[in-house]
Amino acid sequence: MAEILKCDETFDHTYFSGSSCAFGVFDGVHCGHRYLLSCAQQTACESGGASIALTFDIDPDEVFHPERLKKLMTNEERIKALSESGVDAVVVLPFTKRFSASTPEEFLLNTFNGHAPSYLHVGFDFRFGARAKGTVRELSNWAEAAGTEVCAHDLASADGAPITATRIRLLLGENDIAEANKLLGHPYYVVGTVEQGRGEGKEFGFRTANLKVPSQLQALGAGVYGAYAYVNGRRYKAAVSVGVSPVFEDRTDATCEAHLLDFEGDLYGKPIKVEFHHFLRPMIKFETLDELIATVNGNIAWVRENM
Ligand SMILES: Cc1cc2nc3c(=O)[nH]c(=O)nc-3n(C[C@H](O)[C@H](O)[C@H](O)COP(=O)(O)O)c2cc1C
Ligand SMILES: Nc1ncnc2c1ncn2[C@@H]1O[C@H](COP(=O)(O)OP(=O)(O)OP(=O)(O)O)[C@@H](O)[C@H]1O
Repeated sequence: MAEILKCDETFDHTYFSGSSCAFGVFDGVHCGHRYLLSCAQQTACESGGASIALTFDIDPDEVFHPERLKKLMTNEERIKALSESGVDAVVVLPFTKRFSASTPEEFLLNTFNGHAPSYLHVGFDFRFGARAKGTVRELSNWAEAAGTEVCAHDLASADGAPITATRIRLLLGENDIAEANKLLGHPYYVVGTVEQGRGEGKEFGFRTANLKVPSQLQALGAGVYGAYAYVNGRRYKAAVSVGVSPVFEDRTDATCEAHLLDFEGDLYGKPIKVEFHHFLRPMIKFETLDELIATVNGNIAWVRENM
């Protein structure tokens, strides 16, 4: 696992000298991001410097577009995934208001502080600095004097289109978990603490662990999914409903209800990770409880047999 270094007052900027940096937010740490990170590893290997994932502590959209944010990961998960991607270090820039208001030139000056990397890898459409005014052109102007080689890459593609976090968010919103997982290169998941539900699931014959997913992480469209749930390091098959149950419309907050197969015990207050694999069906507004119970039992049986 790579070192995680915060680029604050205590950070030694000489760390950048001779390095190969891949620069971006990297929400999802998807296959396109992994391609860019592997390019940084490649030039680091050739030049003998360190390979670095250079990123921000928070997603800048949390500051600029909080209302439409549907992140693929929390910031902590994103930084951890970057640290496990094969690079030598993750350098985390604090995304303060002041920092974000700086011009592209100020941004580069403050970030590298006179110790520019040997290679800087970005996608050709990469933008940075105040109002995202900095492009590969500004980077290249700065890089010449700084002695950095800017490597602006074509975006890695799948099925004829670039792999981007935006594309993956759209797929998730349309319930296409299989395609989203393919582009992510890993299963989409959410992590949360189990909260008290209404306890009705027990009466219906299937207990459910209710997870509250913050709205900014609700990228997955409403529906029923085949999933794996991880509790205390153990994996369980799970049938999971995402979204508000239309039968119980007064409940507006439950965003993820997981029935773990063959699990006995109390989950309240425990952290669980739910990894989504198959879309089974949309949410249904059932006329009767019997219909709801029969359909959910059918979903549970499918998960038991097919996962
Ligand atoms: C696999 C699964 C599928 C579900 N599908 C639906 C559905 O289509 N429509 C609906 O209104 N509720 C659906 N539910 C929600 C149940 O109605 C809910 O789990 C039940 O009310 C128990 O809630 P409680 O745990 O808060 O007591 C589903 C739940 C699970 C676990
Ligand atoms: N498919 C890809 N192939 C190569 N590089 C990529 C790809 N997608 C993004 N990048 C680059 O990776 C870095 C991080 O990108 P960024 O976090 O903006 O990801 P993104 O997937 O394009 O997100 P969004 O869709 O939200 O804009 C940037 O330098 C970006 O240009």
